Parts: sequence; structure tokens; C-alpha cells
Amino acid sequence: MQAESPKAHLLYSVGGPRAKRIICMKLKISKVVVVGDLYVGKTSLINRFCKDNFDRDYKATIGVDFEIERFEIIGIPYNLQIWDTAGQEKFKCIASAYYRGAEVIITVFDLADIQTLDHTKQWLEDALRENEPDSSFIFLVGTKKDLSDAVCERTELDAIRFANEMQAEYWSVSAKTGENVKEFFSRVAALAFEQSMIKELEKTAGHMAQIGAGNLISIQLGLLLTVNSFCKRHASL
Ligand SMILES: Nc1nc2c(ncn2[C@@H]2O[C@H](COP(=O)(O)OP(=O)(O)OP(=O)(O)O)[C@@H](O)[C@H]2O)c(=O)[nH]1
Repeated sequence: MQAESPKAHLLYSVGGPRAKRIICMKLKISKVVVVGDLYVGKTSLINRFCKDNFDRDYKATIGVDFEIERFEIIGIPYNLQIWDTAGQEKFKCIASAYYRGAEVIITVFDLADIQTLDHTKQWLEDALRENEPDSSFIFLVGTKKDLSDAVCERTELDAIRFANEMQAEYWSVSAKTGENVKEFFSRVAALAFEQSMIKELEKTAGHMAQIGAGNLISIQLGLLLTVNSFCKRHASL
């Protein structure tokens, strides 16, 4: 299975009547890869977000699967391509072929099963190996928050420590109740979008320098401040 990364061209109008500029932006889909042990709830997390449903029955992912979710951030259409990978050892080889080019890596563990947290380092290492250094945002996500008890709370303390070591952002969610799921993916989308805008603006900078670099800097700042405030709004939810 191979998903194309369709590219959208966007005409973006900035500036007041005096300094009207039209920027032509190429907005691509950002790739998100979800990894972790079998049965931790990767498929359930994605299904809760993309389809708003929850299935109590376990159906193992065979190899990989993906969903595309559409967002609109500061009025700009934007897509996330979310890759669900199999946690079973026998499919690891197939799944790892899809790690490349991930703008976001989501490493998932089960809050009720500390072993799955111990394995996250290996999952992350495998995913990072297929990507350029420092090219991906990393998230550590504890699932099944609805089952939370004293053991889960201790696991969560370890998870926060792990997240710091991995330079990851930590979230705990429940696909069953939906707790934190939308907020989490909004944060993922906001960070990936911001990164995509920065890359696009950096590319545009070369062309724009010939017609007025000063305007471009103010356009960049304006857009990035807006995106940053979007990120902060969603992070504080
Ligand atoms: N109570 C509870 N159960 C959950 C939650 N998320 C997933 N489950 C259950 O955990 C089991 C495994 O969930 P999956 O989403 O299939 O796990 P997976 O990580 O995709 O598994 P693989 O495809 O084998 O890698 C299923 O029976 C789900 O119903 C949750 O938030 N709360």
C-alpha cells in the first residue's frame, strides 16, 4: 500500500490595501506514524479521533493502515495522514517500511501495562532510524486512561520521565471515553502545520527576496504568531 502525498496550492492574501501581497503556498499533507506494542490501543485511538467510535473487540492490525484527517487552521485547509502500524512482532518488518518521512512519531503504551512503556524506547529508536535527525515531533501517549488506578498513576510518573528523556511531549488519553483525544490530535496538527508553514516560507524566501524581503519577514512573523497562539490555545485545553 502506498499513499501519495497530494499537494495543495493555496493563494494566501496578506497585508492591508497598501501592501497587498499574494503568496502561493504549496501545502502538503503531514505524515504521522503511530507505533507501539500490540493491544496498547493504537487503532482505537485513531478510530476515536477519525470516526468517533470505539470497538471493545480486539482486531489486530495486519501490517499498516492509514486515515486522512482534514483540518482548517487559521482558515487554511490542512491534512494529516495518520499511519496505524501493527504492534505484532511478525508484522514489524512490513510496518517499519512506512516509518520514513514521518513529521510526527506517536509512541503509544498502555497505562495499565508498564511493560509496554518499557518497550516505547525501542519503538521510537526504530522509527527515528528511518528519519532524518531532528525532523520529527515526538509524542509519548498513555492509553486506557479510563482504567486509571494507583498502578497507572505510578506508571504515569515513569512515563513523564521517559518523555523528558525522549524529548517527547506526554499525553494520557482514553479512546473508550474520548478523554483528551481531540485535544491531543489538535496539538499534533498545530505543531505539524507550523512546521509545514516554516518549511514553505523558507522555500518562498528565496523567490521573495528579489521583490522585497522586508514584507516577507512581517508576513512570516504574522503567520507564525497566529499559528503559535493556536498551538498554545490547544495545549492549554
Ligand atoms: N478500556 C479501554 N480499552 C481500550 C482503550 N483503547 C483500546 N482499548 C481496547 O484494547 C484492545 C486493543 O486495542 P487496539 O486499538 O486494537 O490495539 P492496537 O495497539 O491497535 O493493536 P495492534 O493492531 O495489534 O497493534 C481492544 O480490545 C480495545 O477495545 C481505552 O481507551 N480504554
